[in-house]
Amino acid sequence: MTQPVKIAVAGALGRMGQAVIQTLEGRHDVVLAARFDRPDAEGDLLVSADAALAAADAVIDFTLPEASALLAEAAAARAVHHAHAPALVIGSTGFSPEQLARIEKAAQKVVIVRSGNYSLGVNMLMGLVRQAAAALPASEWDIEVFEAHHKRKVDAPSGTALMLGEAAAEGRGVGLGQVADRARDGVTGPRKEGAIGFSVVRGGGIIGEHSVIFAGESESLTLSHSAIDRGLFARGAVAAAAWTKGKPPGLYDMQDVLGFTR
Ligand SMILES: NC(=O)C1=CN([C@@H]2O[C@H](COP(=O)(O)OP(=O)(O)OC[C@H]3O[C@@H](n4cnc5c(N)ncnc54)[C@H](OP(=O)(O)O)[C@@H]3O)[C@@H](O)[C@H]2O)C=CC1
Ligand SMILES: O=C(O)C1=N[C@H](C(=O)O)C[C@H](O)C1
Repeated sequence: MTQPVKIAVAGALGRMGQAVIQTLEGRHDVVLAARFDRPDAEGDLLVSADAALAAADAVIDFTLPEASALLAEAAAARAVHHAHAPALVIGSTGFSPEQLARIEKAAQKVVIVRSGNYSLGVNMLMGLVRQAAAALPASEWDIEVFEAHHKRKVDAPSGTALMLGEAAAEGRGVGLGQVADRARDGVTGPRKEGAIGFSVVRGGGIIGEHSVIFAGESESLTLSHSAIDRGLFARGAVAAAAWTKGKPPGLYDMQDVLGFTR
């Protein structure tokens, strides 16, 4: 019989950590091996990050950008100094370019899957957005990315909105950094041709709403995704953790896990 994949959960006291733990209940292919949170956190059954890294085949991490970057470095150090280092499935969002570079470096030593959204629907949507952006000329079609989330979310735009913006920019053959318009207030002047705009709503318990609007003069096309419960992301992350088994070190994303071609 195949052994179940042993999973440690980082940020185990958080909304997503709890959703991942719930997803693991009653499964035979994957098993909860350890849970940890901030070093000073108090909670039943919590262990240290080191103990969790030692106990798991894969760590599912929905925490904060700096915590995820440090965890990736700790896993890479384990790969160098110990025979065993687990894979990481990173779901945190709001990374700085410097933090992303540290994760990329750690992925030379360990398997890391990182995605701003582990749902099937959003990963499908990325391909549709790329295709629409490639087909609709920037001189006639303006692209706007909209997202709405619950009032406790701390980063904006969401990781998903940025992924969708990147897919749109890729479709147009440009870098998102060159065309992103992330803040509008006051007398902004007319819209710049080719810009990809972002708008953000925060309120209540909204799980996650994303739309990419292609606005022409006489018609507009909107591609949207709604998350109905956050267990959705947890199930995707657990699928990603199971997928890591036997993979060589490297940086992967949910498109790789789903076998989508780009
Ligand atoms: N990729 C995806 O599909 C999804 C991504 N997310 C992202 O996941 C992240 C977490 O979201 P959510 O669960 O709602 O947030 P929460 O704040 O509910 O949970 C995060 C947890 O991580 C803990 N934490 C903070 N620092 C550390 C550390 N150094 N080591 C271990 N644990 C730590 C927090 O503790 P404390 O509260 O004390 O700070 C908290 O318990 C966000 O970045 C969010 O955007 C969310 C949903 C889906
Ligand atoms: O913080 C959240 O809740 C979510 N964060 C992710 C993001 O930033 O895109 C994914 C999802 O939309 C929920």
